[in-house]
Amino acid sequence: MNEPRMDQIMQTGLGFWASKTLLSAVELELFTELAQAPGTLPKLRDRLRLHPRSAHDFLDALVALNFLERRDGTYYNTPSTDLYLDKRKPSYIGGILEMANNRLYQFWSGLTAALRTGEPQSEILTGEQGFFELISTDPEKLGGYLQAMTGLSRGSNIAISQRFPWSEFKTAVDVGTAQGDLITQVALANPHIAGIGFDLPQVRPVFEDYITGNGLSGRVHFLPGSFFDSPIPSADVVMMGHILHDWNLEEKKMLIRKAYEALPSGGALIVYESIIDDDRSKNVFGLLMSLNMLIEHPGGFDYTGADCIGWMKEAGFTSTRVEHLVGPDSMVVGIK
Ligand SMILES: C[S@@+](CC[C@H](N)C(=O)[O-])C[C@H]1O[C@@H](n2cnc3c(N)ncnc32)[C@H](O)[C@@H]1O
Repeated sequence: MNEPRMDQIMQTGLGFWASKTLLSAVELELFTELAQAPGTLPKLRDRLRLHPRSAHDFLDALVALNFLERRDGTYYNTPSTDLYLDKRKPSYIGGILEMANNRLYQFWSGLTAALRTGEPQSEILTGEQGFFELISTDPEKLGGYLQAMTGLSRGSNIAISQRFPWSEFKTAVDVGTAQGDLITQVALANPHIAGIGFDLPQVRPVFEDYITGNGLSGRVHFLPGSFFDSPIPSADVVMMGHILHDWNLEEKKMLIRKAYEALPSGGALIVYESIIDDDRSKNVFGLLMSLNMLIEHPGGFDYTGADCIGWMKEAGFTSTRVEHLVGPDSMVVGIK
């Protein structure tokens, strides 16, 4: 039997202190500033316009949290914050943290209400439109959201581009492509693949900028549409990253059915996100992501590999497998 301990209870219970400290550092663009030039406390106070009262505590807390280094009174980024949180580098993943800071941090304060009512606590609570329609009417919010998705998905996108047997296939469609990082990574790592990014029409300019920036405009194209109103475009491989968890069970099954219809015999469906372990006891991120779906969307929830395999078999897929990608993410592959 484990000895009773209070440290983990306190660490998690007050975990929002550390979380908000990092989110504010991203909001203040501290890591971008330090990538330009390391700085002392008085210099950083000026550069970031911080009140003197707690600037010292703020910076040293980030040192203690291992997000900054301090040598002889000068603050530096760590190798990780320099690579991933400097806005001027293409490796920047802070978009997801910006989104967490601007939206999720406040919405999660409604978790208890959501658990009691089953109702989302996002913009949907006050607005008339669903989340995707809402962000689609605000180009700035939409651009930020799509970039945030790239930050969340980049590691798994690269893993899929390298580990899936792409030599057996010629074409791929990325359903709900957002900025298009998954189809971009697949096309960059596999020059024989031609690809389509499928998403709502408003996403086109953000997608096309990204594809052009990656030199892929000859091989990767955008197809506008809603997967509720139109069929999924046909291709040898259909990919869905962070799509199924947004929707309720009937909608999930409908999307898998449409993917099945879009594939030739022998074609593959790749579903990926933070797939929960079958025992529902280990993938903390996946389980919390499912609570995040409660906060965000009316019917969304995350699911186990076994759940997804069950839905794929029901749709007609013959062979299925779950493969770990990176961190909390896995992909479920179904072959028609
Ligand atoms: C959670 S994001 C996932 C983005 C990306 N696949 C990834 O994993 O990073 C969901 C995406 O689905 C798109 N989407 C939402 N509703 C859609 C619909 N009805 N038809 C097509 N795409 C839709 C959104 O615009 C957004 O790009």
